[in-house]
Amino acid sequence: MSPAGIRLIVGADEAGVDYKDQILADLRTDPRVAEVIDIGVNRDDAPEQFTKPYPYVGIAAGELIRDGQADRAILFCGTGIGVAIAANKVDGIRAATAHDSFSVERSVLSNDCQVLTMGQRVVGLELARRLAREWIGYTFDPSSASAEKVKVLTDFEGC
Ligand SMILES: O=C[C@H](O)[C@H](O)COP(=O)(O)O
Repeated sequence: MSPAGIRLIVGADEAGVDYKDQILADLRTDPRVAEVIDIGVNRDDAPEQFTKPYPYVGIAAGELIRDGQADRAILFCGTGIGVAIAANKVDGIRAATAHDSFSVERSVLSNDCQVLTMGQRVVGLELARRLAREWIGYTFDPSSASAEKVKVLTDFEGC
């Protein structure tokens, strides 16, 4: 994370765009956030862009984090599952779908996830907004007992 604050990505497919736009607005006024990159989709996109399948969104977010352009991402699709699967295809990326407070906490403190995903068709908007706020407040402790478990993943991937 940048010392000046967290650098975040938000993204969604067509099924998650409304939640993505609300979270984007929330993050832009959050003092813990240094920068937010909106990777789309957006309602004013051309139709072929707006209906882009969810794997493109998840992979793009994962690649930006892998390449150091951002610290973490919050992604949406209908269920949150598709964008999580896609982001997890990028080496070094740990993405989790979570719709409850405990899982949101553990996704960082246990798993050092850089990507949180949620489903617009699954969770209410106000809960999604709360969970996003909570999630960016957690930081993984590399000296915790969870670190050696995460290391099994990074060793497997060689990154
Ligand atoms: O995981 C997939 C997402 O929920 C996506 O937004 C919807 O995909 P579908 O149209 O294949 O159900």
